[in-house]
Amino acid sequence: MSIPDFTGIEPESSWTGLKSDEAWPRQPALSIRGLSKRFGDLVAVDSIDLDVPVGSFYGLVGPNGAGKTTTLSMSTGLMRPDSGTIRIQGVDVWEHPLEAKRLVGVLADGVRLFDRLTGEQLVTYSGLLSGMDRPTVAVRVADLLRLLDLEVAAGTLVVDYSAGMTKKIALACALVHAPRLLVLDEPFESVDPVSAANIRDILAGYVKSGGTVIVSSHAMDLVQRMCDHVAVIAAGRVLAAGTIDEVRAGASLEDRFVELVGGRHHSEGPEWLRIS
Ligand SMILES: Nc1ncnc2c1ncn2[C@@H]1O[C@H](COP(=O)(O)OP(=O)(O)OP(=O)(O)O)[C@@H](O)[C@H]1O
Repeated sequence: MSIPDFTGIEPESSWTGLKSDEAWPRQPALSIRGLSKRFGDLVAVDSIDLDVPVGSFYGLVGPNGAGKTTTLSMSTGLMRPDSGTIRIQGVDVWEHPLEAKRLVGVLADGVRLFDRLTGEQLVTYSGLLSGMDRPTVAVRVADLLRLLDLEVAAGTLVVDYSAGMTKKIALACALVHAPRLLVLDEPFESVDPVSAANIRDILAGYVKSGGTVIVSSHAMDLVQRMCDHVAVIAAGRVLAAGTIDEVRAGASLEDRFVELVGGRHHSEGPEWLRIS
């Protein structure tokens, strides 16, 4: 599939007025230091350090409740950390939130969309909010609806979308301003296999052009095939991080994950669940 212009990285930001070198010096796409978050007595994120290189396709994996969504929410300015710093291409997310948010496209898990708009209106609204002119937004919206197989549903209210369609329209909103960094929390959940393959192509083209993707997922084989880097998080801490080959150390990522995280029960289930 050919990747349209909206995924291309502009050499100069017309709306920040900064030349590329000034706007995006060679720093990690995302740099996290000492990041922590508590909910009451629960330490959800426990002093995490992580660097995501520019141009990487970075997987974030971990068991349920590991702290992935909390980490990504704090990293994209959606949730205030208790402590720690987060920089997107050198811009401190919590000191300069507007500047940082221009650099990032976010597909958040469980965040409500303006679902009384149609899909087309919602993506258009996202594009206009990021400061693009109407004709540019219109071209990008048409491209995204076509690429994500949402053309037929373009005029349907988002509240009437299926789970997978909602995921795809939220992804379109994250992509429309061609951000430098894409942070996608479980982007393939509920998405059909054909659409998932199309999305993977779009993301691969985006990374090839210099963009950076961070994706949280429970699908180990997908992360192993799709990503070039991975971090394994459990109980709010980073257990391993690096290139896929470094982290899996000769094993499959899934086996390495189980080894690092533990928790396999090796049980065939309770007696009362046996039918005969
Ligand atoms: N708003 C909140 N209030 C209280 N506890 C929370 C809140 N958000 C998350 N938690 C808790 O923080 C921990 C980390 O949750 P988080 O959603 O970050 O995990 P996760 O790795 O994304 O999990 P999953 O893979 O199941 O989506 C969990 O124990 C969760 O119950």
